[in-house]
Amino acid sequence: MNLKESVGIKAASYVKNGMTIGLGTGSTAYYMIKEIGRKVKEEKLDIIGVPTSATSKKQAEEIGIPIKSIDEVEKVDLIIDGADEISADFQGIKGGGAALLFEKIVATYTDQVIWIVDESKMVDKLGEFPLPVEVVPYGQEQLFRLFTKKGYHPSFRKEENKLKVTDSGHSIIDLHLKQIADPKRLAKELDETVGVVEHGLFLDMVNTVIVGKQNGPEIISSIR
Ligand SMILES: O=C(CO)[C@H](O)[C@H](O)COP(=O)(O)O
Repeated sequence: MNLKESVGIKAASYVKNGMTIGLGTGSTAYYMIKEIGRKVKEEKLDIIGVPTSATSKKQAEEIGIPIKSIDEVEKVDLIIDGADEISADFQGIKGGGAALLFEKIVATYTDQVIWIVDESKMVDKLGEFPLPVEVVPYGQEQLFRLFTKKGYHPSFRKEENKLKVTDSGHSIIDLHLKQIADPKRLAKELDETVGVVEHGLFLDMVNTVIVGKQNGPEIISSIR
């Protein structure tokens, strides 16, 4: 079993009958959704899933997890999601799979947030992983120039040589920052930049991190 699979399966053990569960996106979340699907089928686990992307929605539907959209539920009890980097003080970069907007919206209306990662994602400071910024297509070249002037080394996310289009029809500009000295200051700056829809800094959000290690998953809980 690989590390992503082991944390995906471990995280699914937090899912209890009657819960509404945010279903994250990515290659690690894939294993969590798969395991929840198995439990729904074999153990008659009774839950509602709230997918954070078209990909997770499709997977959940195919394996028989009952789903609702974020607007159809009162709130979400627990979201289990992957992450691209987690710093020593448990701040995160997400959006490597381009689902950051829906992931952040669902996490915002969720009681408990679990991130599942393999140990390579645990870092001292954020920034080695390019920071995804979701932008409105109108004016995106201007934003690109602005980020270049600021020394943020932007690149447009591409897929098969075309600009990547997110589930909500936006583009992604990745900022190659190497190290983010002050994530809160940068988050505020991006929040205030016209044309930016959302960014991949997920700050003060996670409650539990499950880290995949060779000798088994390590659970870091009660983070906040
Ligand atoms: O934020 C995400 C998608 O937008 C993913 O959770 C993140 O990119 C981690 O993905 P993976 O588990 O495939 O490494």
